[in-house]
Amino acid sequence: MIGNSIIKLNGADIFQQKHLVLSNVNLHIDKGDFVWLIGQTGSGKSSLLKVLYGDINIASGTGHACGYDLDKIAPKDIPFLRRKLGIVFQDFQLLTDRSVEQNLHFVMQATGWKDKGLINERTLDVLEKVGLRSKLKKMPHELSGGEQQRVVIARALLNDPEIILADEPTGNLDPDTSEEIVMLLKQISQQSNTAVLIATHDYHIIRTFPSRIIKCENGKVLEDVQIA
Ligand SMILES: Nc1ncnc2c1ncn2[C@@H]1O[C@H](COP(=O)(O)OP(=O)(O)OP(=O)(O)O)[C@@H](O)[C@H]1O
Repeated sequence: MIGNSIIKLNGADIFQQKHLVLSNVNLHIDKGDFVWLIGQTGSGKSSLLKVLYGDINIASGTGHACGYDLDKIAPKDIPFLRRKLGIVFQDFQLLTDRSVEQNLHFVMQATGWKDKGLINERTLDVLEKVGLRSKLKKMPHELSGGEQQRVVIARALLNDPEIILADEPTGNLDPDTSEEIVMLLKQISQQSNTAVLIATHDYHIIRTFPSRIIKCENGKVLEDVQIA
């Protein structure tokens, strides 16, 4: 990380296969920033997020995320980059045959946590942050959609990420629950100084939580746009 900078792209070209999706992308996100990412279907929001979590490479230009060089990152380093990112998607992607606790432990074991006491402590800690400490032993199907999304956020917090990347995190939720989820992400950004980048089509929620907006449009990323 350079100073407060968590994400920095300079002149980055982003391809999906042979198709240039976004060109000459310049983007910076600092510690604790709360940023909306908008743009029509197919404009490149998910592609941009994929670059940030090392799923696709940038073809030219430079990029840094959480101290890693995105233009030169070695495949063996990608799991380490991902530990510094909390990833939250629209479809909750919890393991449906495991309890809340087991879902969290699964990720911790996969990311190198060994000490049982610390694992249990951290599990309760992140569930407390999302208001679900009492749901430790529940199975995903015993939770509402909003609660499942909170578990996903808890899971994203396990390794104390520098930034949370959320792709349509409220896409499957009703308006009130959507507001609760965004409120939670906002609190996390304020209390833990974790940056948050949320891709959404939901302008209502953006108006409810006004913040910086970046937009994918016509193959470019526009920084600091306004919505009507
Ligand atoms: N795996 C892929 N292979 C080839 N092209 C792809 C692939 N994934 C996406 N694309 C193309 O890249 C462009 C950008 O897609 P992307 O998913 O980034 O858009 P988006 O803004 O996230 O859309 P949405 O809001 O619908 O999720 C689209 O033209 C899409 O068809």
